[in-house]
Amino acid sequence: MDNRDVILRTLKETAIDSERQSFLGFASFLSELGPHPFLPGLMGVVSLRTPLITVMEELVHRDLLGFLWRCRQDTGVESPCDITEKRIFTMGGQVASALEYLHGQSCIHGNVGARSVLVGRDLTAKLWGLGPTYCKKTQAGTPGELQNIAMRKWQAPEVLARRPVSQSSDVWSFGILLHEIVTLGDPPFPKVTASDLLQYLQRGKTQKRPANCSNSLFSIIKSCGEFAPHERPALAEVIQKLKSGEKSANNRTVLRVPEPLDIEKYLREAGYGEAYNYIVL
Ligand SMILES: Nc1ncnc2c1ncn2[C@@H]1O[C@H](COP(=O)(O)OP(=O)(O)OP(=O)(O)O)[C@@H](O)[C@H]1O
Repeated sequence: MDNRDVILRTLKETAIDSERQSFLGFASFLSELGPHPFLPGLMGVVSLRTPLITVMEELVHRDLLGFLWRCRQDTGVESPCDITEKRIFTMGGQVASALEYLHGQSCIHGNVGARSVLVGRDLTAKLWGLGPTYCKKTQAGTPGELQNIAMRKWQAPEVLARRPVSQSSDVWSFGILLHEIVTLGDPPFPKVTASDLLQYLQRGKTQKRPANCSNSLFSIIKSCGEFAPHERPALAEVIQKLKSGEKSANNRTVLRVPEPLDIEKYLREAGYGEAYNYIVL
C-alpha cells in the first residue's frame, strides 16, 4: 500500500434512492474510466453499507482557480505559488492529456475551466469536474444543453447556440482555461455579459492577448478559440504545441497581479448567478 493522502466523498445517510444510485453510478463511471496520470486517482469505494464513500487521491492545493488567486501576490511567507510561463505549458499539457484520454473513451467533458482542475503538492494539474461528463454519458442530453447556467463564459459558441456539441467544444473551453492560467484567474470576457457573449462571438470578436502572454502561448489560445469547431486543432496537436512551447518557455519570471482579487467583481464579470457561492480559502 502506498501512503497517499486521500479525501473521502460521502453520501449523507438521509439520501434518497435516486441520490444513492447517482452516487454509486458516478463512482462506477470513475472506476470504468480507469487510472490516468492526470486524472485524480480513485482509491476505493464503500458501496455495501452506509455511509457510501468514494476514496479519492487528495490534491493538496485543491482547485486551480483558487490556487491561481492565491498566486496573485507574493505574500512573503514560503509558498509554492510560482507560476511561470513554463509552468503554464506544463500544466496545460497535463490537462490536455487527461482531456484527450477522456475523448478516447467517447466522453465530452463539458466543464473545462480552472475550477475543474485540481493541483497537487508538486503542482501537477489533474482534470476533475467530471459531474457533467457523467450526466451526459448517462442521460440522453439535448445537443448543446448547458448543465449549469453559470458556465456560459467557458462554453463554445455552438453550446451557447444550442447546436450540436463535440469534443471540439472542450477544445474551446481548454483555450479559456489557458487564458485563466496566464491571467492568474481573471474571468473570461470580463467586459461582455454572459447573455451577450454569443452575439459578441458571432461578430468575430475574441479575447485580447493578456500582458503576460507570450506569442507561442497566445497562438495556442487563439487556435482553440476559432469560432467554427472544425477549425480548432485536435488535442494531439495542442499537446504537441504545448510540449514544444514548454522547451523554450521562460522559467524565471514569476507571474504576479498587483491588485488583490475582488471576488464580487469576479463573480459579476464571470457571469455567475447570485446564488453561486465561491470562497477563497
Ligand atoms: N481530490 C481532491 N483533492 C483536493 N481537493 C478536492 C478534491 N476533490 C475536490 N476537492 C475540492 O472540493 C471542491 C468541490 O469538489 P467537487 O468534487 O464537488 O468538484 P466539482 O469540480 O464541483 O465537481 P463536479 O462538477 O463533478 O460537481 C473542489 O473545487 C476542490 O476545491
